[in-house]
Amino acid sequence: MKILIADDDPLQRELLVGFLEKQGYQVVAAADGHEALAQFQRHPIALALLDHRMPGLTGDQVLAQMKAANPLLRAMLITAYGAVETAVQVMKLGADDFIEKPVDLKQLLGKIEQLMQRHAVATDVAAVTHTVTNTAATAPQPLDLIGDSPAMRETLSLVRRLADSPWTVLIQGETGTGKEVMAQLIHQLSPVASAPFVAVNCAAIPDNLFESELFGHEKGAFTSAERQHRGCFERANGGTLFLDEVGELPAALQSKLLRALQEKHIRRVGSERDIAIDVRVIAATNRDLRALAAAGQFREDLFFRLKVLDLTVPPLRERRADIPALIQHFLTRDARRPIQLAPETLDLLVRYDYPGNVRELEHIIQRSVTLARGLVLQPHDLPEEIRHPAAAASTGDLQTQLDTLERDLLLAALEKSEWIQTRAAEQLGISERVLRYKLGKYGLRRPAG
Ligand SMILES: Nc1ncnc2c1ncn2[C@@H]1O[C@H](COP(=O)(O)OP(=O)(O)OP(=O)(O)O)[C@@H](O)[C@H]1O
Repeated sequence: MKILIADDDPLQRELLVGFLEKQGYQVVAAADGHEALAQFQRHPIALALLDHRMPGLTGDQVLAQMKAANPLLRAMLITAYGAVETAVQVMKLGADDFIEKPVDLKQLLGKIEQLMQRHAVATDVAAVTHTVTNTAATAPQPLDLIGDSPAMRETLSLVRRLADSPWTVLIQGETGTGKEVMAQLIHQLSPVASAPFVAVNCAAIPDNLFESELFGHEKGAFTSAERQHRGCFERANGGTLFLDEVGELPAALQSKLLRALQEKHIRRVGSERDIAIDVRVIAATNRDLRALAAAGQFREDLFFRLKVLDLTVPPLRERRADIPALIQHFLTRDARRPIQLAPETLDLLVRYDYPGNVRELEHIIQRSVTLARGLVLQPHDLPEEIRHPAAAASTGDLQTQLDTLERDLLLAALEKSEWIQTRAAEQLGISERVLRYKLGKYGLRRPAG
């Protein structure tokens, strides 16, 4: 795969071509928009580096045509210094990034390496999806997955190997590490990529709707069942069902899920008829499911049935090398204006431990960008816990503090309701099942006597 450079300034063009060839890239050049399109048709292009202002067709016109022909193409615009509004506009058109003139070659190389790596992952996904869906009307969309650290490379290599088989996969990892993103990638790389991917968060379904949500119901099966409903299993038929937070499934449903997986059929609530299903199940949890099984809170046979194959997504603090690329990704994805980072800001962000992992980083960037006063993020634009991690650490990390608070609230509600669980659950506004689960989690028991 090659890099295309389109620039009408011969000096700059030659400089960029020479520089990138020296870095080992294969490069093709064009002197204007029309030639750029001709080169694009002639060569396999992974990344287009387009001057925004060219005679004839401008960079953004060329970009729009190329992206329409190949959505997997990565593109970067070269803009005039300070042309902030133009840059924002071209990013809306689908450019992944931009760089200002005069081009800083070191910065350019960093951006190119990142985009080429994203292109490699996206093409990997698309290569497989193409073979299965080459009759589909729409081109596959790239999955934005950042990660070039050794830990992520290992994870991605395992994902590629897992994807081919039909077995259930159990994805484990702390909250926000990207378990759902991995499940989507497994699906996209699998032979059933053109079939549906249905995701359901088991922690978010009210107790009384669980069975109907998973298996569906017939009209009139219960009071509010005004019409027939197809459950997640049926909707995912032929494809992949992603059961997030599987550790939260109530015991009765665990047995039904196990039966569905073993017998490969389900029955809608209120129906007498079995429906055959052919679904690959991927489950995820941020709990220690083995420990839950050992403690009798999760069916052991279901645990083993789910973890035929398993994948652990490493926490972000164990792959800090990915942090700069993730930041860049979130900045360019959400930017309404082109924001950059002061070196000290990046330094603080790379050092922080992220108990909430990639999701926390994503929120920190969104928040800081919204509140930032200038176009360069300074340390004072970052939240307190990142600027002064030692102060936050002295009272425990965010998760520990939240756990302590939750435990105290549970204890207070239980004492107030004289340890009658129904009453305590009602007072806390949670179901009894969730209350029992939390009592187990914090080892809370009614005091003897
Ligand atoms: N490698 C990655 N590249 C880009 N974005 C990522 C990556 N990993 C995670 N994200 C983003 O981080 C957020 C959290 O990811 P995701 O929902 O997959 O995590 P999770 O482990 O399933 O979380 P939870 O345990 O809370 O269910 C999402 O917005 C996702 O797009």
